[in-house]
Amino acid sequence: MARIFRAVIMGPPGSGKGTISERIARTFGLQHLSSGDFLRENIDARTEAGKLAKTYIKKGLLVPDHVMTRLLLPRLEEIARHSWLLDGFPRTLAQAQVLNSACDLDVVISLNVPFETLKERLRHRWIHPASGRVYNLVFNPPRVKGVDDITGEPLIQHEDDKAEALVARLRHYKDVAKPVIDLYKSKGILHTFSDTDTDHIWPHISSMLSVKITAPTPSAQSTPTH
Ligand SMILES: Nc1ncnc2c1ncn2[C@@H]1O[C@H](COP(=O)(O)OP(=O)(O)OP(=O)(O)O)[C@@H](O)[C@H]1O
Ligand SMILES: Nc1nc2c(ncn2[C@@H]2O[C@H](COP(=O)(O)OP(=O)(O)O)[C@@H](O)[C@H]2O)c(=O)[nH]1
Repeated sequence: MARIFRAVIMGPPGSGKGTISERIARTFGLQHLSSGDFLRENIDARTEAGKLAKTYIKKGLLVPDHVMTRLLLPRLEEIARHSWLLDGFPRTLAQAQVLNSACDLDVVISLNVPFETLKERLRHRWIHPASGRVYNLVFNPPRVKGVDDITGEPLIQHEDDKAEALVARLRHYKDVAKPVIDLYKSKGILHTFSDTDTDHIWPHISSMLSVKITAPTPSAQSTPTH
């Protein structure tokens, strides 16, 4: 039986987490769980956690750790028999610690993209709010300007994707993510990829995952063969 593989992808806003997650899910069959999309589903379904989360997101704040973990951990249990990739969670050290006590991660991918590139990308980011599909007017434009390829519904731009808000968002990301990155570094599972282009980063991520996903489990490796 194929073993279960668990991965996390981290990176500042606009670093390509959504774009790369989609490629990983398609190439390696991992289930992609985006915290932002999952929150939006809960908001749309008017669940208790969704209603609570909305009050924070509206103000541009992070959703409190206990709300996030209460929401995400049961979802991870539901897909426990499947290999998965988490995008957007954990975001804080407290979330990482809770995740740590729930499961062992195989790999953490950290995307390192220069600030000027992030700014430029987010300026051109358009979203289909219902599905979370992401477009970029330069990199992957919709077939018809301003509308989603699949549903034909209008695309929107996030308020906080505007350049003025981005400096603060990025600084906040760095402060909050640093201890999480340090934790994964100390566990020896952090893989950092630095470039200005997703298409340059992707082959490196793809070959790293090809090796890791087909590798025997650490316990199997240490089992004597004779
Ligand atoms: N792990 C998390 N912890 C706390 N809040 C979260 C978490 N994940 C998502 N959120 C909340 O949901 C909102 C939307 O998340 P989402 O990841 O879609 O977009 P984002 O924060 O703009 O980042 P990015 O541009 O990197 O995708 C966030 O701004 C935040 O308020
Ligand atoms: N120009 C350019 N845009 C990209 C590249 N990779 C992703 N994008 C776009 O940049 C924006 C941010 O990417 P996204 O995957 O949403 O990043 P996330 O915020 O980390 O999830 C989106 O509009 C993407 O389509 C790239 O290599 N070059």
